[in-house]
Amino acid sequence: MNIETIMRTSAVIPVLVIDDAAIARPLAEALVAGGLRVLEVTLRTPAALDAIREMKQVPGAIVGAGTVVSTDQFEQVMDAGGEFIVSPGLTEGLGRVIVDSGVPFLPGIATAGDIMRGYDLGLRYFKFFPAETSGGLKALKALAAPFHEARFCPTGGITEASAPEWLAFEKVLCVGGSWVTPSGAAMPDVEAKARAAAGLRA
Ligand SMILES: O=C(O)C(=O)C[C@H](O)[C@H](O)COP(=O)(O)O
Repeated sequence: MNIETIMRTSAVIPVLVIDDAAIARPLAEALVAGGLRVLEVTLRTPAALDAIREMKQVPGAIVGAGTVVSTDQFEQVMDAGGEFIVSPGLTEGLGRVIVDSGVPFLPGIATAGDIMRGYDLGLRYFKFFPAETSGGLKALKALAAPFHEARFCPTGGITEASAPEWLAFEKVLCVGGSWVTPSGAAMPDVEAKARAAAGLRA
């Protein structure tokens, strides 16, 4: 599976911060049942790698890691069975290691220089991060104009209310966000939010 296929799988990639690996499997089941199959587990918590292992057991789930900022973390995610990598930014060193591995990679960009660094590495798919505070949709449209092959997953500050506007831009293949899994939400609520999110792209 390549990163374009992953980005086109669902309109929304839920960005997950998991404190307890015991909830990972039921959470993934709720998200997949609601129609969101692509799951980004951020490496922000000690439970994240175990959460990836748990979520991989759920049929239909495509489980990757977010917040990957070092080659050590990349290797840990590979050991845990992660299927794609999301980073908040793009460095040549880490980018080269991931590109050479062939693992689907979605690095963060916020400037033309970032995108050019990605082009140098052969990348064409990027996370626009942090989307709202980097100037929002207006900024992304201006930034995307010189890079006709680039496609994006805006993330950061996007809500259920603002997502449709982002998704209407043809260079946006999906959006990322944490709104689908508010902390403490019951699983039926997560499933309902996932279903609403999955239906955002016409
Ligand atoms: O951890 C990372 O690597 C990140 O990239 C951060 C997340 O993408 C944002 O935290 C999205 O969160 P919301 O703005 O709450 O939707």
